[in-house]
Amino acid sequence: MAQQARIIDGKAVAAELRAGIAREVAALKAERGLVPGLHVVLVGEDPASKVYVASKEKLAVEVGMNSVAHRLPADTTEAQLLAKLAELNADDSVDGILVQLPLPKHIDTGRIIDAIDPAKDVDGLHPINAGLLAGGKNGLVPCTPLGSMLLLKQALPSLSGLEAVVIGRSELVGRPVAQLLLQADCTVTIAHSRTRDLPAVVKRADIVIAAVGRPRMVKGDWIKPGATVIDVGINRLPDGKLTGDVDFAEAVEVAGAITPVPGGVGPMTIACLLKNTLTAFHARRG
Ligand SMILES: Nc1nc2c(c(=O)[nH]1)N[C@@H](CN(C=O)c1ccc(C(=O)N[C@@H](CCC(=O)O)C(=O)O)cc1)CN2
Repeated sequence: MAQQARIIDGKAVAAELRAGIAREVAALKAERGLVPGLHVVLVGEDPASKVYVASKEKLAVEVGMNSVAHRLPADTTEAQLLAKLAELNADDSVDGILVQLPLPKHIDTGRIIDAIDPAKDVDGLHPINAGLLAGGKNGLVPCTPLGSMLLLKQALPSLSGLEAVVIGRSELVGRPVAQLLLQADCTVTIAHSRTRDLPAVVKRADIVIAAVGRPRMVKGDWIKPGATVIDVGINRLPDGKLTGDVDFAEAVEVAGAITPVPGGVGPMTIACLLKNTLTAFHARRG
C-alpha cells in the first residue's frame, strides 16, 4: 500500500502563532502600557461573514488586543462606509482595519479598499501594499497567502528552486501567494480558468496551491508523487460539510504533505490577521 501524505495541522500551527502574539501583546502592555487595536467592519448579514467576524473579534480579545467589530446594516451606502473608514483612519488607537469581504453588490469593493490607510490595512489588499509585495519589499501581506506560506515552511525546509503551481489568480489569494513563492525563490506558474491542460501543469509541481473555489476540482492523479499540497478552498457542500478545492481522499494517497479542510489554511487566516495587526502596530508606533 502507498504511504499516505503527512497532514499539515493548520489548527495547531495557528494556535502556536496566536500564543506567541499573546506573549508579545502582554509584554507591550506591561512595558509600554500600549495595546494594539484591531477594528473589523462587517456590512450586511452574510452568514459565513458573520461567523468569520465573530471569530476575528474573539481571537483578537484572546491575544489581549483591543478588538472592535463594527456591524453595519446591509443598506449602508458606499458614502457611509467611506465615512466610517475615514473615522478609523484618523483614530490613533486603531492599528488595524479590515473590511470583511464580500461586500454587498451596491458597494464598489475597490473604492473601499483604496480608502483604508495602507499603514492600517491588515488585510494587505490596498494597492500600496500589493505594489510593495510585487516589488519584493516590506508591507502588509494578505492573511491567507501569509498563512499558506507558514504552513508550507512547516512541510519543506527550503523552497528554493522548487516548481510551484498556484491555481487561481484572485487578488485575495492567487496573486499574492505567487509573489511570496517567488520571493522564496520558487519557479512559479499561475494557472487559471483559461490554462490549457491544467492536470499536466499541476503534475509538474513540487508545490500546489489550490485557490479556485471549486469543490474537489484537483484530483489525485494531477498530483506529482511526494508534492506538497496547500488547499486554500473552503467550499460548503449541500449537506453542510466543508471541503477544499482538492479531492483530499485521492490526493492524500499521492502527496508528500497536504493541508486538510477544515483545519488547514482557514485557521491560519485569522492568526495571520493578528500577526499583521502587531506588524502594523510596530510600523506606526515603534
Ligand atoms: N477581508 C477579508 N475577507 C475575507 C477573507 C480575508 O482574508 N479578508 N477571507 C475569507 C474568509 N475568512 C476570513 O475572513 C476566513 C475563512 C475561513 C476561516 C476558517 O478558519 N475556516 C475553518 C472552517 C470554519 C468553518 O467551520 O466554517 C477551517 O478552514 O478550518 C477563517 C477565516 C473571505 N473573506
